[in-house]
Amino acid sequence: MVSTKSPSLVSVSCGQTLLCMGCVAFALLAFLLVRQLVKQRRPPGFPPGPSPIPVIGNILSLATEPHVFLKKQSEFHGQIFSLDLGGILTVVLNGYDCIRDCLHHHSEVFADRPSLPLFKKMTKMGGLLNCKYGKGWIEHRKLACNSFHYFGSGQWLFQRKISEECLFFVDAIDEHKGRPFNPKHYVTNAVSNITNLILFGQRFTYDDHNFQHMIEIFSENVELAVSSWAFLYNAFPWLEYVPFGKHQKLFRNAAEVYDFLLQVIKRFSQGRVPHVPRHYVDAYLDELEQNAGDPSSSFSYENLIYSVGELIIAGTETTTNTLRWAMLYMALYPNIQERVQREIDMVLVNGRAPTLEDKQKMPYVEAVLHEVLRFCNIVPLGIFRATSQDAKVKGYAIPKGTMVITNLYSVHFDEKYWSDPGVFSPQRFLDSSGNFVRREAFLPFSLGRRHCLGEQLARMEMFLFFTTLLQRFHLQFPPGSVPSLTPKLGMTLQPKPYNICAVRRQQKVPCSGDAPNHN
Ligand code: HEM
Repeated sequence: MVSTKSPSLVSVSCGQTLLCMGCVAFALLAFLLVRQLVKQRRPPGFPPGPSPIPVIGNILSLATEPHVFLKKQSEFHGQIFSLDLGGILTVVLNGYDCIRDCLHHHSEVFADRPSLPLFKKMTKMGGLLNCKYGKGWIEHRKLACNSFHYFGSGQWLFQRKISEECLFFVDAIDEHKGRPFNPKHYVTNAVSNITNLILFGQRFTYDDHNFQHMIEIFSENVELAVSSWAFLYNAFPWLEYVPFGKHQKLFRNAAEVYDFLLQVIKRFSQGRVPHVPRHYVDAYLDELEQNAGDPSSSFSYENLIYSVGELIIAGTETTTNTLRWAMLYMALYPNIQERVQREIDMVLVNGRAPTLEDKQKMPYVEAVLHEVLRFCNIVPLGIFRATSQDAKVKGYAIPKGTMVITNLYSVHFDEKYWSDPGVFSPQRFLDSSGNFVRREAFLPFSLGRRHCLGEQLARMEMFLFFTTLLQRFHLQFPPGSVPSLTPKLGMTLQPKPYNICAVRRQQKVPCSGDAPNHN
């Protein structure tokens, strides 16, 4: 077919089409830009804060040591100030007085979680830890608390089970015969097994590669969830359609984790007898069945998977990192380690295994663990909160649904409450007679309605694992190596991987025959 139009006419109409398309694209871009700039405007009465860059706001300021940056900003803008995370207006709370006032006195106001696109995509704002404040959260929190009591700390057998895990743990470490090794793998496994006992009634052996892989990619997500990529995704959720980038890794990891958890839940619910729960999963399935006819019930298979995943990771990342920091600081300060061991040897006569009753008699061990929690700031920015209603706090107007960051690091380094906060000194938790003293500005588990659900369990684990370890071993770095003290950043602060030597002490300690075979 021959075109009836002359070539010059064809090129004119082509040019017009291109011009039109260009105008539409330009108008669309201009519209998106104006909409973004409007979203970035602070509403009247909102707390002040650092000036944002157009479009991306203050996102890039959070790329390195965000807790330190935010504390510094509070010196200019006050204890409550605001940030713009690419159109997501955020309030940052700093210092003990301010955080206590907001989370304790306005507990309900600050009890929500932000509806961030990332959380919506990962858990649909269900489960427990990321759940919106309301009926679903109340139902899931109550069930988890009851299960932690019935299958955990409220059961007399439970302490024995933790002690058994302690022996698996020290026996596995003993296999290195004082040679350098990275303790991360053993600590992670041992700690997560305590949560596993409550959730599934079973532990996983230290050579269960599938379980280890699941924990590894889950921890990777904990790190990625506060990366600049994650903030960019929250600000511009259409990035989902960009096929590369760390947000895609997050989604892939999450899908793999949920798949694994589904298989584990199926396996451990086999042989279940309704109303005779053996563990959290059984208790959840009971609730699910009892509420089957109630359309307002939040219990579902999906929420079961989310809540199991959240409990595993919330319990594992935090307690593991605390113990890894504690081991590192014991090797770094041999004089503190020696004093810990003197106290252990004095209380645990003839090398008997520690029990929770011994805690009262070991003020120095308690002081060391508290100082590790303060100094190392395991969850430096808490877990992001949101306002559940319009609020008026310290003269500022904060609308419902505003994202809130609680800078827990600024509590533990608050000069009003701590002298030389940058110095590691367990002594600050002791009085002049050597008795343990509680300190007010100490919030590693946060405060208010959403405070950590596993605090009691974490305290049990930390005490028993730490004393069992230091009772049996002297910790030291391999000759000529001192690991970095700069933390690896993420939702939690963890030490960079390091090697340590655990040299058996000349002490009479329980032998491995006291525990069933491990692995
Ligand atoms: C040293 C150990 C631990 C530390 C430092 C820690 C710290 C925290 C912090 C700071 C929060 C945020 C609370 C908030 O929103 O303000 C939290 C929440 C939470 N923690 Fe822990 N945690 C630890 C151990 C555990 C353990 C062992 C478990 C359970 C096995 C656990 C389960 C949870 C859950 C489920 C939440 C969310 C609570 C909710 O949203 O209602 N944590 N934790």
